[in-house]
Amino acid sequence: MTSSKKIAVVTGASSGIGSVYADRLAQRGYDLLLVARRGDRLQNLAAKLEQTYGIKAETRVADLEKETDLAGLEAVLAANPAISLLVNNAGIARLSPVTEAPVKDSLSQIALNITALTRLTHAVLPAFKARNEGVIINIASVLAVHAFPVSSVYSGTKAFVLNFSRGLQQELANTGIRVQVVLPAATATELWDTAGMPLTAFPEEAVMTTEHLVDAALAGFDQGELVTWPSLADAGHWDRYDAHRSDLFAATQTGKSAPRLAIPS
Ligand SMILES: NC(=O)C1=CN([C@@H]2O[C@H](COP(=O)(O)OP(=O)(O)OC[C@H]3O[C@@H](n4cnc5c(N)ncnc54)[C@H](OP(=O)(O)O)[C@@H]3O)[C@@H](O)[C@H]2O)C=CC1
Ligand SMILES: CC(=O)[C@H](N)C(=O)O
Repeated sequence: MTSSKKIAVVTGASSGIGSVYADRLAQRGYDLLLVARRGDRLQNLAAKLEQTYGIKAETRVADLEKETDLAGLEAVLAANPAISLLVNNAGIARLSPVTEAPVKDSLSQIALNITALTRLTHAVLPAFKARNEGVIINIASVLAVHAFPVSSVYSGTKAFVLNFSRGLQQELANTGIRVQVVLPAATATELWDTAGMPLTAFPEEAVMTTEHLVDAALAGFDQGELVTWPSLADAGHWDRYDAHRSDLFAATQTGKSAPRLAIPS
């Protein structure tokens, strides 16, 4: 893709949250590289966004669980200096007790939610560092900090996204590269068609629309938030949680057994 403008890459742009990110980033003037498996959907969206916003949108069909497709996309991201923003959005949920789920479901979630996100981040970072500029938006989930009996693996993958992003933010703190992690609660998307539990399991008032979700996440980005909880009214919840987490970590640095665990002599 040749472009005089900045290019935003959105993985999982063929539906749900990713398709709204594509729309909003096009509205902000970015050219786009849209990635997913369903090429027809990507092409329809690209054509619509080109017409609506006068930007250039290319598509790339890729199954990010597959080595050849992932390696191909890594090469594209590493080679194109116009790429300045990556939304690591593609993800799946397979909500089921581990004892009842085939191991391939666990591995699929790990491959897409963790491995692909990590590799694509590695792919863009050298050029971002060389230019001292770039944006990475990682889509985690409120389940990054909460596990249900059916979400062991999914919650684990999203906890990875949160901690990976938090570490990167510290690593890149003195650079021009920004990493935002977004933690959506239940959002009305096709994810629920294959998640193993229906969206109707949530009370209607607990479910966000994709438009509200992405607009709130981008408002958080514009306000300089590094960790954005789009549905959380009181941001102080996160500040208190994070301060407590930090205190907990510091309190573990004692070098000796906790008195309650000490073996009586
Ligand atoms: N919906 C919700 O309640 C919440 C969602 N999230 C997260 O939001 C992100 C987006 O999900 P959401 O919009 O809800 O779900 P959707 O199912 O609507 O979108 C998922 C996107 O990922 C793509 N995708 C799935 N598998 C692959 C694959 N193997 N290779 C490449 N692309 C793939 C899909 O496209 P295609 O099938 O064409 O490949 C689709 O574009 C995910 O990371 C999810 O975990 C977080 C919290 C809540
Ligand atoms: C699937 C999700 O990540 C969602 N945040 C949920 O609340 O279940």
